[in-house]
Amino acid sequence: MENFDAIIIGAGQAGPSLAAKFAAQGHKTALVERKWLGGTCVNNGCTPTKTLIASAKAIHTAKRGAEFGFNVLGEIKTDMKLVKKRKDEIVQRSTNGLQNWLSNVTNLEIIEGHAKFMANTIIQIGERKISAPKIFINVGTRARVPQDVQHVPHFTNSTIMDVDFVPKHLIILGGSYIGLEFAQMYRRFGSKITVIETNTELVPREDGDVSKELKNILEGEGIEFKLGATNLNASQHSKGIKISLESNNGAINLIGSHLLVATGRLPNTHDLGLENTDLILNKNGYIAVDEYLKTNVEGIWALGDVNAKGAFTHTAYNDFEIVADHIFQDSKRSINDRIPCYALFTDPPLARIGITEKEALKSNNKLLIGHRPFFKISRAKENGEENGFMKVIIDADTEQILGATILGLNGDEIIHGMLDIMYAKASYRTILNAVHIHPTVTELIPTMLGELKPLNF
Ligand SMILES: Cc1cc2nc3c(=O)[nH]c(=O)nc-3n(C[C@H](O)[C@H](O)[C@H](O)COP(=O)(O)OP(=O)(O)OC[C@H]3O[C@@H](n4cnc5c(N)ncnc54)[C@H](O)[C@@H]3O)c2cc1C
Ligand SMILES: NC(=O)c1ccc[n+]([C@@H]2O[C@H](COP(=O)([O-])OP(=O)(O)OC[C@H]3O[C@@H](n4cnc5c(N)ncnc54)[C@H](O)[C@@H]3O)[C@@H](O)[C@H]2O)c1
Repeated sequence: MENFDAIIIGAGQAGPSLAAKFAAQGHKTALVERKWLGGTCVNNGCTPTKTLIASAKAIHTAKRGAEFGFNVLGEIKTDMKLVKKRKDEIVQRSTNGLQNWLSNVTNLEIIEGHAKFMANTIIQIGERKISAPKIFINVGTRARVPQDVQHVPHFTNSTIMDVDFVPKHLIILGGSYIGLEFAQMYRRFGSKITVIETNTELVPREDGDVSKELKNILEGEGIEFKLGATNLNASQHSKGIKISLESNNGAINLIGSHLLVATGRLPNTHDLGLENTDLILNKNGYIAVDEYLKTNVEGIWALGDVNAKGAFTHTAYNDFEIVADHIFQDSKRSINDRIPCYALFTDPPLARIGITEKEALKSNNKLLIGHRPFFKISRAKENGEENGFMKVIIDADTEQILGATILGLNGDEIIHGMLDIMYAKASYRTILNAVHIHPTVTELIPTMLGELKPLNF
């Protein structure tokens, strides 16, 4: 048995920074990773998808040349091998950077292999057994593949990263964050796309007006949707995959060349040896934690997607900050201080902070709402990007912003102004009275805030 001061399992978005922090404080630290440094985000999540989306956007803009006053000589054709090469290089840069950084940290050992608990304080990696009084679980999630399609060839967010051709007709199961980013990207690369979603609306967690506007935008690019899908049946076909289903439009048979499954995630707790510990899981297999990310077992913490307190890179990294502050600075920072924020990186992006309108309507407080479509924003008109809208929900008594949505040009960046005001717990009037730069999308946020209407009174 080898003894360490701290063991971190998983080198995703929280693990490496936490490991480096422990090591920097002079603690003998082990960081165990079974596959790739950087985890999902760097290898088959955020970094590669946003890189592919950038290629897709460039191709799309080139195809709009005539609109902006230029001609492209010859056909605009995706070279998927080059698209993939660019993606691989950018991913490689990140993983190399991580490798260089971590391998030079004193007191830190990176152990390659699959970690399994043998007891609350003992971890096995192959033949090696290591122990520590402090163990941090950062093992993330993997794609959930429904039983209906397990028997037919399919891609997940991981395996689609190896694709270096443009599928003729890509059927995508799941019309939410992962499904829609891939749908638009592959449509722009040149695939025919059909998205199948069991819910009657896309991105079902969002407000109905958001789902509808996104559907309109994506249909405008030629993406087809089969919503309210039930009785799904999948089989192999000489031309690829055959899928039959019932949907809002009745019984449907589809034949696609390829299938991508984007129907949610499962926590990587199934093969972690948790049966040898006293750890409590919630009903979906995620590790139960308190507001400081402590599990029910003294000396074990769970960070990142595996604790179900967030499902994003920024929430995983914030978990690291909370735990590190707690252990090394005795701070009272907790996840209760965190305001929900995320973006869906379609074009235009959907940016969301705080609560949605449908969540707000459950409140008994007096609420105000502001709304502005992008076709009434000069910068959007000038850029030829008039799709979408922004809206904001405000508590009428405290004047604080409770939530906001921007589905439109640069929304993923612009929304942070409102997010920071929420963290400051300041009145929306701070933004209302501020002078912003013209011509920007941001300058219309005060205009929207000047036209608030009662939402529920
Ligand atoms: C397609 C896609 C796009 C995304 N885009 C975005 C985005 O744009 N923005 C955003 O904020 N989030 C995005 N996400 C979500 C983001 O990737 C995750 O929230 C984030 O990676 C979670 O980090 P984590 O540290 O919890 O886990 P992970 O990054 O999944 O890391 C977990 C690590 O643990 C390792 N591991 C697991 N089990 C063991 C074991 N037993 N032993 C040793 N090692 C183990 C894994 O190999 C992995 O490296 C996206 C996700 C996907 C799938
Ligand atoms: N931009 C980002 O930050 C970003 C991008 C992609 C993913 N992510 C992360 O990844 C997580 C998972 O994303 P996701 O889109 O896979 O999951 P999700 O849980 O958001 O959506 C899954 C969708 O699949 C549908 N579905 C479930 N079973 C189905 C079936 N059998 N047939 C058809 N549809 C079915 C659901 O109704 C749902 O709409 C997100 O919660 C997010 O945290 C983040």
